[in-house]
Amino acid sequence: MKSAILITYDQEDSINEAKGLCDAAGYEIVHIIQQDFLQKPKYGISGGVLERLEEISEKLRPDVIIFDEILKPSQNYNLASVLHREILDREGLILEIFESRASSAESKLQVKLAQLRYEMARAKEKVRLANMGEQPGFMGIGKFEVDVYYNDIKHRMQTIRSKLEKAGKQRELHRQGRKRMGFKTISLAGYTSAGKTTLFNKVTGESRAQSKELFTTLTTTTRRVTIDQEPFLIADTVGFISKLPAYMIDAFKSTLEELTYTDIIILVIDISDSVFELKKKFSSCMRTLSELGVEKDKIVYVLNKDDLLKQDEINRKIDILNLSENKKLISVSAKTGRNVKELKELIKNISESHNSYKFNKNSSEGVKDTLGN
Ligand SMILES: Nc1nc2c(ncn2[C@@H]2O[C@H](COP(=O)(O)OP(=O)(O)OP(=O)(O)O)[C@@H](O)[C@H]2O)c(=O)[nH]1
Ligand SMILES: [Mg+2]
Repeated sequence: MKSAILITYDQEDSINEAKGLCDAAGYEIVHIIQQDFLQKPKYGISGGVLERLEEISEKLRPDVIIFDEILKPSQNYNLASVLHREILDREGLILEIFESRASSAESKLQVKLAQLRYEMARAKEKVRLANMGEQPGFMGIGKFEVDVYYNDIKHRMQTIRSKLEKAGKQRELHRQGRKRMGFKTISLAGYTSAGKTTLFNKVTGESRAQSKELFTTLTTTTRRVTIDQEPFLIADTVGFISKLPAYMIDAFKSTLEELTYTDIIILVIDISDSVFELKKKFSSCMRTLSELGVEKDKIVYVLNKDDLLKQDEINRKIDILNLSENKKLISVSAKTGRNVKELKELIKNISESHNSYKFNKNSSEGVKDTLGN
């Protein structure tokens, strides 16, 4: 196992999440430095903290230093030149996890695209620095090589994009096929580790990998499930995380795109999280869904892991999330199966109300709806 010094925020949830990410990427943390603020211009941290870090790093000799914030390429370079270690920022870390998890051809392409974008941002900075003549041979490359490198990245990204486009078209065909067959579709969405796969397994009788580690699922799986004789297709998706840069969401778009076409979205929320985490993750999920263009009234809020809490605590958290008036809300335990049957009934009812809703609408509006999407 590779070793790491972790620099993160001075808040319990940030520490836990950062630890989870390090764990998922296979790093053993040998020391943690906590700071209120990690966005100082030159190094992200202050000069004093850098000195301390230098000492600790000399002593512990970790393989990498993990910086739980997004670093500018110049900050990364500055840190690396003082510390003489590889510096991995939050984006780089998430990319490593994605790379190790990607199993399908499509998710591998998506990860590759995200990695190239990450490199691209850095290449731009290299070009800028080389042009300014400020740092000739920045990171060992001259201006000409930087241009070649930059164009090469661009070219590789184009190739991957066109492959992903093909995969997207394939998905589109599948989607149309399902529609023709009259299947309603359900997608599970939510923050990483909320329990989407566990719930998916419970509902479908599958045994897909579920674990404490973050980002267990990277590829969307779809299964057929019959609820009260009506066939549905249910899809498990990649988890969300906060501070995931837009381009990463973009790279996974064709997977997440399923969410915009789906009839019902089950937003899985880990209700056992602390209030602070709960609020942060919930707003991060809602933001991502809205960025993807998901209609709010398609969302069913599923409060998972209710086996870990008492009812009044659950009610309190429902209030905090402003969901007490929401009728599309249910608390379940994917682990014990509590309320899973009721969840299925809720889905069935919602689906039926959608049917009657469509039936009641006149046809011209129906056409407008399809074009609008
Ligand atoms: N106590 C309890 N634990 C649960 C429940 N549902 C899931 N878990 C646990 O939560 C962890 C994460 O579950 P997953 O199903 O892998 O989560 P996920 O949302 O699919 O995560 P990613 O694929 O990483 O996005 C696992 O350790 C599960 O055993 C539940 O209802 N109760
Ligand atoms: Mg999963």
